[in-house]
Amino acid sequence: MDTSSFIALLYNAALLISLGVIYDALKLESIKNKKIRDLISGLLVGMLGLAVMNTSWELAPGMFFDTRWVLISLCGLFFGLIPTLIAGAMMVALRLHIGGAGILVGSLCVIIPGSLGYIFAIILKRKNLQLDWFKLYSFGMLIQITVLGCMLLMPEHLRFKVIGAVIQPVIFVFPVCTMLVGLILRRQRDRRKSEYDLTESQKLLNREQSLMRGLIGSLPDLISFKDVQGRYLGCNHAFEQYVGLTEQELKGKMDQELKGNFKPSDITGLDEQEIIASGKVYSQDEWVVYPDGSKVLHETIKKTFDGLDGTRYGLMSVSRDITERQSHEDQIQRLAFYDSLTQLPNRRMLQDRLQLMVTTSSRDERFNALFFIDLDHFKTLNDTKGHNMGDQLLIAVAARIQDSVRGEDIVARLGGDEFVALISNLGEDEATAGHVAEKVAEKIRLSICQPYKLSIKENVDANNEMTFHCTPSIGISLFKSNLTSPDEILKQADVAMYQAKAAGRNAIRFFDPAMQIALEENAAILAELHQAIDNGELELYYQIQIDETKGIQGAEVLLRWFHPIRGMVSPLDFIPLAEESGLIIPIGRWVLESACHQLKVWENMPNRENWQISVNVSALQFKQENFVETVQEIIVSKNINPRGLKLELTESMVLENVDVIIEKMQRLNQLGIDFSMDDFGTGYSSLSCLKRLPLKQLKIDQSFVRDITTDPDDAAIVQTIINLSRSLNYDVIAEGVETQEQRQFLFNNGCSQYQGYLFSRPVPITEFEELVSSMSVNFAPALN
Ligand SMILES: Nc1nc2c(ncn2[C@@H]2O[C@H](COP(=O)(O)O[C@H]3[C@@H](O)[C@H](n4cnc5c(=O)[nH]c(N)nc54)O[C@@H]3COP(=O)(O)O)[C@@H](O)[C@H]2O)c(=O)[nH]1
Repeated sequence: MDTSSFIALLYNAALLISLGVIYDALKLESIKNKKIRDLISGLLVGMLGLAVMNTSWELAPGMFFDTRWVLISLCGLFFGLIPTLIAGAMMVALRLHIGGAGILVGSLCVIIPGSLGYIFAIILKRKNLQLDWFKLYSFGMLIQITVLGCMLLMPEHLRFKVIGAVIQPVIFVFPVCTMLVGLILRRQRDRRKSEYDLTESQKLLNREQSLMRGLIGSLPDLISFKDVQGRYLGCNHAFEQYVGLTEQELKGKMDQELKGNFKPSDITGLDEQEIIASGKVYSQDEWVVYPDGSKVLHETIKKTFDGLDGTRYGLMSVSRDITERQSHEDQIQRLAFYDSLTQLPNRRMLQDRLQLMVTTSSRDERFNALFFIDLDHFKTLNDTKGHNMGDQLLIAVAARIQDSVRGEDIVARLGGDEFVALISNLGEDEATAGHVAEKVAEKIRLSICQPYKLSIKENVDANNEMTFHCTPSIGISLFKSNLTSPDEILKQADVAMYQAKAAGRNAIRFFDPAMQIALEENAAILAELHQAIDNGELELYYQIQIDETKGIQGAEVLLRWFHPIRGMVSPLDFIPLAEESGLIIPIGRWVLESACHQLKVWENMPNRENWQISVNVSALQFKQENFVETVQEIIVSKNINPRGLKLELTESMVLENVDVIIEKMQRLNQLGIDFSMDDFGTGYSSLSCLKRLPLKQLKIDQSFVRDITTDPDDAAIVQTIINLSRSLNYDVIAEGVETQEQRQFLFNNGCSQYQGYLFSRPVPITEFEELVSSMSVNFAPALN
């Protein structure tokens, strides 16, 4: 190789190396449009190729040797298809233009290496292989061998001369050259890629940061960040408002420096240092005061935040206003577990506590007591004075029971006038526990018995307050182990309460199994009563009603139940049960139908057309919305004269919803039906109310008649009732007349109508007919 050839090759090598430098300097990677980037890259490589080919070594006429295949193969390897095609086309065009003997080989030495470079790049990409120095060297060697192969296509006389002249640089220098230039290009490519990745990540980071800031900023929660020393690093808008400082003003400050206009958290700096040290998440609910003075319940969560390398950067704090949520939760809790009138725990809460007590007491062997407290005659107060006063009484009673027990005892309201007190830890000895329980119950009883001042809101004319007296009946169940279930304990105390009622009310009783048996008996009676009408076990008895001057007036029908096993069951035993269960509705209808049936019979008999049958109507029956229609329907179906029907109501029935009751009575009155006020004198009816009722008759209760001749008080009451009925223009009848003396007294005082054993007990209709026949049709007065 002569000097000029050597210089030409050096020049070639310099051009090759300049490829990397120029490409890098032009920053072609920054061109976004790939087509333009490929075009420029192709032109750049193409021009370098032309420069390389212009400084070639002429081996023989028309035979040029340079580094074009090194350049184009690297172009294929690094720059892709389009730049390789452009550069390749430019180089081939030049070679064709130069012409000479090496025109074919010179062109192939561009086309084949360029293609191999591109194919090599695809293989590397597909196999995900790194382009290291060895692969580059091997690639260079492959290109050189291919080029030597192409040289075999030269004219025979030149072939070996040329190969012999170039084989040394081709085999030893060019692969190394390919490797070195390739390494430069790879390094630049890798650096560009890292720069690109970095820029992209930076953009992504910026985007995410602004998203996060936007998000955190718009959150209503108070969010702040501190470094590990406790200095604020930043906060959101809500926190700015809370502390009254902008984020910029806050940055670098510590809690102590915040002018005392707020207290960010009950978690002190010391605690925060602990959180930072432990790295644990800290959460607590706390009341905080806002700068405007409002108190807000915060749910605060504090958590450390660390760098990717694990370095602790600081503490972030998120506080959420949960005042409303807490108040809803409290409200739900109150509604679910507390009685809205008295604010005492309700039945559900009591059952929970009782269950807990039963489970714990089984472990510690101590006795507890459950008091079932029921107010005596509460219904009467409610019915006569209205619900408002009833409610006032219940609230006052609740407070008194609560005041009579210890703080750890539980007082609950089950509903209506039923209260329960759960007294715990009464000791391990049953007798002592019983004694203590009785003392507590007595304290409650005495406290409830104290007079109450209830305000009369409805009546503006009257004194605004009324003194009311009330007594309780208290049943006690002692328990200590989970052998007895909560339901059983409640039931036992309930039974004991009934015992207290049975003992005359205003009393305390401990649970007695005998009482429970009686209650179970009642339940059995009720179950059988359901079948009584269908089984034909009910019968009406008739008790004659007589007028001293006018003779027989008719009869009161009184119900009897003939049970196949129990025999005759007294209405006193089954009517209250029927009323409680609602069974009185079908039974009452049956009584009315039977009475009307008998009236029809009497209508067709001589001298009985004016007789009336008095029928007892229970409160529940009369309250039925369709009661008037029911009576009318029976009258029509039995085809009777309604004048024969007299309905007996009690005082307590007419005192509730007076206007509705009067309206109902008037409608029945218009049908021709009369009303008698039963058990008169035992209720609370006021004169003003009584005057408004469309009554035909007052019936003096037998309790006053019984001692009428011996008890001046009863005598006075009876005289007053008779005078009252006269002044109100009502008839008056006395029931329970058993002796001639009673009859005489009544007659002397102006009451000439009677009902009682003196004339007849209630009897079946056949006996009643015999009785009537045995009496004179025009009843002869027996008085002398
Ligand atoms: N809603 C309905 N209630 C009814 C019906 N039938 C009866 N009853 C009510 O049951 C209660 C008890 O009734 P009873 O045992 O029949 O007692 C009545 C009479 O037998 C009794 N009486 C009558 N005269 C005398 C007497 O001279 N001495 C005496 N010791 N007792 C006597 O009094 C009861 C009269 O009841 P009343 O006139 O209704 O107050 C009772 O409350 C009945 O109302 C029914 O069909 N429906």
